[in-house]
Amino acid sequence: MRVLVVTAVAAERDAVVRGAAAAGTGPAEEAPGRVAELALPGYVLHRPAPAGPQPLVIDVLAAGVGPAAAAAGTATALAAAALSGSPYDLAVSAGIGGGFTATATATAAAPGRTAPVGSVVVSDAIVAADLGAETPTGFVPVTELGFGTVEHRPPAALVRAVAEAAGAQRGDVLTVSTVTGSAERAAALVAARPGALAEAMEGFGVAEAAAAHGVPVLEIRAVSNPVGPRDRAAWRIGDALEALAGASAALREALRAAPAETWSSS
Ligand SMILES: O=C(O)c1cccc(C(=O)CC[C@H]2O[C@@H](n3cnc4c(=O)[nH]cnc43)[C@H](O)[C@@H]2O)c1
Repeated sequence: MRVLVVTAVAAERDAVVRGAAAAGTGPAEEAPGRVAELALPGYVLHRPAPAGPQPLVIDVLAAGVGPAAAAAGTATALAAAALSGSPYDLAVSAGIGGGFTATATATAAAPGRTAPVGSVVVSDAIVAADLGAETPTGFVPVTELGFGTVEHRPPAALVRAVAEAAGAQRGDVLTVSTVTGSAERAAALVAARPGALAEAMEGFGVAEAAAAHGVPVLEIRAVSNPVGPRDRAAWRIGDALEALAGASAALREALRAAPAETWSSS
């Protein structure tokens, strides 16, 4: 199986590589730290040594911050792989993100479901939360304007397997182009999408590129900060990167235990 993991920045990529290389038993553990760097036009893929009897190749790409950068990098890697005759079986958007807190979810259908700093969320749905138009009566998503899509759904069986392996919650992960900076905006996002547990800036870009290539998609977010009023002192980026490495090890184990045939149609 061949998996493309797309992060925004190098620190996230390195955490994913560290986790993916450390999982399970096999050649990667016999040669820890062996990471190949593969050049693509405009990008570099990092590939920890494949391990196990049925090789699982995990390529990790730091494509930049925001949905457009994520889509460009993902599309480039997916196209290069397809043209080389070894297409990817799965694309994963992975990184740190904001977690919705009790304040934001107080008005939600399932109040109390929150994503604390240091926890991990695996996406039930990858949602473009601000793709649409402001109107006198409020925000209208592009789908209601007659365009495109605002949501991609990962295979449910894969979501369950990865969340269980990672000790993560399952929930909707919102993609925003502007980091939320107020309690009011956080509450509005959860009111519009009651299943939301986390927000970040790349998932929908990865998902759009994956959909164009007919490749299943997943998003994994390790929570570095609460979504809401800006408070840089509350960020725990180091803790979130450690959680991301742990989730990447779990991803690798889950994929070894559940090959694509078991989840690709779920
Ligand atoms: O300046 C701020 O107040 C601020 C607050 C949170 C995050 C940022 C970033 O610029 C990080 C962007 C980067 O990290 C992901 N990320 C992490 N936390 C969040 C968040 O709460 N909302 C959206 N994105 C977040 C994101 O995917 C980017 O890759 C600045």
